[in-house]
Amino acid sequence: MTLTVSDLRVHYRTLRGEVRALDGVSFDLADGEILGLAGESGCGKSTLGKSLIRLDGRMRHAGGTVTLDGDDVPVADDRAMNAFRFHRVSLVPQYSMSALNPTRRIGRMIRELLASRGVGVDTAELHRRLDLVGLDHDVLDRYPIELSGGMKQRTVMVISTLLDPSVLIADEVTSALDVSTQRAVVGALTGLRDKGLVTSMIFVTHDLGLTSHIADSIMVMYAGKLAEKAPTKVLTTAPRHPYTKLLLGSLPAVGARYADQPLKGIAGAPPSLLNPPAGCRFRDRCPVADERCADEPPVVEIAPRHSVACWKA
Ligand SMILES: Nc1ncnc2c1ncn2[C@@H]1O[C@H](COP(=O)(O)OP(=O)(O)OP(=O)(O)O)[C@@H](O)[C@H]1O
Repeated sequence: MTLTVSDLRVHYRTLRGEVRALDGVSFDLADGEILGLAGESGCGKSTLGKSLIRLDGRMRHAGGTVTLDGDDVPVADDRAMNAFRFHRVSLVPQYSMSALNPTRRIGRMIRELLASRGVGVDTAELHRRLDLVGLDHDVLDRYPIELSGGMKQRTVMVISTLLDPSVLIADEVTSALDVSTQRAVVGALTGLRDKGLVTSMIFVTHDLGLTSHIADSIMVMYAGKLAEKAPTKVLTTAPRHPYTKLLLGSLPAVGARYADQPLKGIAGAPPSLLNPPAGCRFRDRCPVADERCADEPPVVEIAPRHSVACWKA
C-alpha cells in the first residue's frame, strides 16, 4: 500500500471564519495505481493535492493522518515535510506552465534545484527522462519562454519526478492544453508510472471523460467530502452515488448535436464550505433525497474497492 489518508481535515482561515475545504476524507492509493480525482469546481480537489505537499499560511490541518509506505507524513509540520516533498511525494501544480523561472535556462534550473537537495545531475538519466516524455534534449538550453505550453508542462513533469517519488500529484495538468497536446501529456504521465519513475499517481481534473482514459480508479468528491470511489470501469458504468450519476450524465456525447441532445448541467450549486449544512451535503440538489438524508451518510464499502457515501446507494 503506497498512501493511506485517514479522516483528513484541512481548513482555510478567512476573515469570515474557516472554510472546511477538506472535511474528513479517507482513501488508499495502492502501488502502481493512478487515481483520478474528480468533482465540481470548489469541491476540494486541489486542497487535497496541496495538503500532501505543503499547507500554505492560510491552510490549517484540522485533523486526520497520512501515511506513506508505512511512515507518518507530517502534513502539519512544514519543516518535517522537507524529507517527503519532492523526494517521496511530488506535485505538478495547476499553473505549472508559469512555475518555471523565466530567467533561467531549463538545464541550469534543474542543476540548481537538485543541488539545493544535495543531489548531482546524471545527464544520461536526464536525457532518458526527456526522451520518455517526448522532449528534445535541447530544451535544457532553452528559456521557458521559448517552449510551448505542452512542452513546459512536460518539462515540469520531468522536474517533479527527478527523485522518483512514490506519489505524484498532477493537478489539472491538461486543462489549458489542446486535445492532441493533452494526449501527449497524459501519455507522458502514464509513461512515468509504467517505467517505475513514479510509483503511484493522483490525477486531479474537472474532466471525468479524460480521467476515465488513464485512471485505474476514480474518486469523486463533493463539497469537501468523498462521494464515491471505485475502479474506473465500475464508476463509469455502474455508479451508485446520485451525484456521480449526474456528473456522468452531464458529459457531452461526441458527435451529438446540441439541438438533438442538449447538455444537462446539475441544477443548483454546492453549499458554502464556511458553514456547511448538517447531513448529506448533496441533498438539496439530489433527485432521490428523503428525510433520512438529514443525517450524514457514512462512507460504506459496498463491494471490494467500491465505496459510497449515500443512504440510497
Ligand atoms: N486560499 C483560500 N482561502 C479561502 N478559501 C479557499 C482558499 N482556497 C480555496 N478555498 C476554498 O476551498 C474550497 C476548495 O477549493 P479547491 O481549490 O480545493 O477546490 P477544487 O475542487 O480544486 O476547485 P477547482 O476545480 O476550481 O480548482 C472552495 O470552497 C474554495 O473556495
